[in-house]
Amino acid sequence: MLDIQINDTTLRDGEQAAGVAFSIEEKIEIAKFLDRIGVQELEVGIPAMGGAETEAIAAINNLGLKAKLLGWNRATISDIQASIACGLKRVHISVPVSDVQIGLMADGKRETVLKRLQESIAYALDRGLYVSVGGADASRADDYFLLEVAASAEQWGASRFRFCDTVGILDPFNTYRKIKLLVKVLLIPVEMHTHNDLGMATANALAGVQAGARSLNTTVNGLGERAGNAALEEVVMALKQIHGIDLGIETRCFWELSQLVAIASQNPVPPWKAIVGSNAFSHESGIHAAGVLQNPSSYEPFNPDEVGAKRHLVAGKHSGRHLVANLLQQQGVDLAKDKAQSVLDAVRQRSLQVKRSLTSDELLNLVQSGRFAHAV
Ligand SMILES: CC(=O)SCCNC(=O)CCNC(=O)[C@H](O)C(C)(C)COP(=O)(O)OP(=O)(O)OC[C@H]1O[C@@H](n2cnc3c(N)ncnc32)[C@H](O)[C@@H]1OP(=O)(O)O
Ligand SMILES: O=C(O)CCC(=O)C(=O)O
Repeated sequence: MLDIQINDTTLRDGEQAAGVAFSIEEKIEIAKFLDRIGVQELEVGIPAMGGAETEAIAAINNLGLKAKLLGWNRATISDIQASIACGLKRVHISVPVSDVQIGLMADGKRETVLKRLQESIAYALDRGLYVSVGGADASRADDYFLLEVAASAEQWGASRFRFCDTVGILDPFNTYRKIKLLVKVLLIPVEMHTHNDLGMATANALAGVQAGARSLNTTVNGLGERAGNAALEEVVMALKQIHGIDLGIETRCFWELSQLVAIASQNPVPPWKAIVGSNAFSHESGIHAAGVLQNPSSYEPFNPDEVGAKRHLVAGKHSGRHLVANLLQQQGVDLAKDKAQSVLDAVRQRSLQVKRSLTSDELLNLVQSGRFAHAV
């Protein structure tokens, strides 16, 4: 098996989503859940924020979790001191690497970036910390400067380099090319941090793996800045389904985990969300449902059990006779063959009126009130 791991950042980049503020208890509960299902590393927050954030990080650090815990830092000594004060043994140090960000955060000087990075890595290493370095906005950086930062970080003692597609502008093809270059130059592992602004976060994370990246920064439900990050559940299931790579994470808990984060973040999961959306294993259309009734694999990529989800068959505007008959049969009603089309017409009409699929009670009432069927 390839040595690939997840470094989940729900508690850092996930919480940076506008409007999200986890309580200390919620942060602890999410950290425990991620640890319990076997996520190997957690980016638990930003110690430099102080207050409740440091309290939560210190509390998570005291839980004695199996997962490695990482704090996010700017390239400043005071940020690293804040991480140490939380008891963390691993620090992630971020530096801007694109000219647009260097202009805003480092006086427009690449030398300033390198100088701050060298000083903060040295400070952290002197205190016995594991150091990961992040190239913020790496996807828009000059390729040569990016390589210089990454190679310097390695030379100065960093143990991993994070490639950030900070504003989510890459596609899998150029991601692959950029990561291949980095992997060629570095001995330390490369981590992918991909944003979903163009809907490519998961695909780009996987392209990174193809090119040799060995760590993946994800968030539950894809929560995160703007359009979010690569979703933990998508990355893990895609690696498993497409590449046969099992990261040893208990995927049967994904649905429950997704609900936990949806509630804590007050960001409901869209029904169409891959893996954990309520429609991810729902079938209403006649042809699909008829297929699934005979063989679920006809219209499902894998069994919903694998991610702790349930299959739902519902009657609605697009349903057909096989599905409606099956749903009624489950309620003890045998649909007469010569009435099937009229029932279907009634289902469509009702579904159009209520603009959704029908509940099983609604379906039953419709049939019974219309005398389309007789009980078995
Ligand atoms: C791409 C990312 O996701 S990066 C992570 C972003 N996350 C967050 O911003 C959430 C947490 N942030 C915070 O709580 C606050 O912004 C703090 C505590 C970090 C800093 O707060 P403030 O001191 O009020 O500064 P503010 O947020 O307005 O500005 C950021 C400062 O950090 C500096 N900075 C930003 N990135 C870096 C870096 N990688 N290395 C060094 N300095 C940096 C900026 O230049 C600016 O410095 P200035 O005050 O000298 O102009
Ligand atoms: O870790 C870093 O360097 C920056 C991470 C980040 O959140 C981003 O670039 O989007």
